[in-house]
Amino acid sequence: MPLLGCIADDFTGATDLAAMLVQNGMATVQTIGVPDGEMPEADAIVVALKSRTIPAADAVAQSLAAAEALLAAGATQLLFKVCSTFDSTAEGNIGPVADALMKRLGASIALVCPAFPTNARTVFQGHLFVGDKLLNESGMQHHPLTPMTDANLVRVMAAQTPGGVGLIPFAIVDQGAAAIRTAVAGLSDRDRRYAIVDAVTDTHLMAMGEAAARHPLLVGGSGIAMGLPENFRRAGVLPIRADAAALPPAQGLFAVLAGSCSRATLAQIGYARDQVPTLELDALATPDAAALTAQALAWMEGKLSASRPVVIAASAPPEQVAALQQKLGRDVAGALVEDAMARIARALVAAGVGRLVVAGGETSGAVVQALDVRSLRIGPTIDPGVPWTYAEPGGLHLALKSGNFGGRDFFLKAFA
Ligand SMILES: Nc1ncnc2c1ncn2[C@@H]1O[C@H](COP(=O)(O)OP(=O)(O)O)[C@@H](O)[C@H]1O
Ligand SMILES: O=C(O)[C@@H](O)C(=O)COP(=O)(O)O
Repeated sequence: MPLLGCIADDFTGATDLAAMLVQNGMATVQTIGVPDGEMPEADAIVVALKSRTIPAADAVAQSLAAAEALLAAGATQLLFKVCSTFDSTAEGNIGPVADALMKRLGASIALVCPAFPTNARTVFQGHLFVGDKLLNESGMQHHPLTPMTDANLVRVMAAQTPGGVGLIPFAIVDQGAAAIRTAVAGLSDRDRRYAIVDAVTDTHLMAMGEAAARHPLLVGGSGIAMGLPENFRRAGVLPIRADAAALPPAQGLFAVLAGSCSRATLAQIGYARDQVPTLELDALATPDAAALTAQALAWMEGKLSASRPVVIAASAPPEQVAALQQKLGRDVAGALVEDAMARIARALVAAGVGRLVVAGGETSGAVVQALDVRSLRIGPTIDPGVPWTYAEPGGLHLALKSGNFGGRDFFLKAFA
């Protein structure tokens, strides 16, 4: 019976969260969507949705269905996993989904925090930083689907919900769990339904987790989960788990598929270009998924290996992304590239690829759905937030890399 039930708004985010929970001692399984049959046995279950950029009403319906299944399986607390860069559109979907989950749970207030200091995401005075840059100067202002042009999370969240949004600032968070609890009660008394919580260090995340022990719902990045396993251990319902990150051995050829246009992924492609066979598809010149797939298939002939990866990327810098979007519209452009990546993934697996890295959250969603993956067992972490996973059914080893995660050498390091 799961203690913690999680709903993730994309697939890379789900593996990021699952890795965080495993590292902190909870046996965790990630399911792709709500399972048809029984929920798997685990301390925590992460239901991965592809709901970050779909219409808000669909995101709400899918998230509520996931919540029902998790509650029916016995989950005592829910966590809505959103991006550490708070990726959302003008229509949502963080606010509408959080509102619906709050209503379902009868919750009066929820903590909201995307901070993940290990990956340089910090929140100070309600403002989200990526490294030393405000969110809206971090490259995220150019994101193809969810351009983030405001770093003030109180304002961003308030624009997505009729519920009042308050702030628990650094000065309080730094005093620890009791001070946070008092501040939450104060905000709740003033009819705030969400509290954006500052966090600059893991100590802040641990205090936030402790303060939220009795909260029915939390909303945040994987960092917000860091302190939760300790609550369950303290309550005597979670035994000490030995390392739960062992996977069956991997077999087969190596490949990387990149559909993320984030700065980190562009740098990783630049690094890989000089070291391993790298194909950079040009979706602007060939705006056709079948034709892009045919190009990739012809190129990979004779190049696949089990000693170094090949990299196939559709990723492009902001000007090129904008040009394709102008030609086709934002959603059609994204869907076209995702369709191509999904087809190429199927071809790679058919050609014997057994270890596949996918860069990009939406891209990973498209690939995982195309490969009919139902659940992922979480293995060792490659770089913070990105574990190897074992896909069932099928046994493919998959690493779903959030666009902005990983060092420059990630595409080689993953296979080292
Ligand atoms: N050259 C391109 N032009 C336009 N859109 C693109 C291009 N390459 C990829 N995309 C789209 O950009 C989106 C990137 O989102 P995602 O995969 O979630 O990456 P990230 O993890 O960086 O957010 C996807 O929908 C992908 O299909
Ligand atoms: O929290 C994060 O940053 C990640 O877990 C995540 O959700 C990233 O999404 P993508 O950048 O779209 O992969």
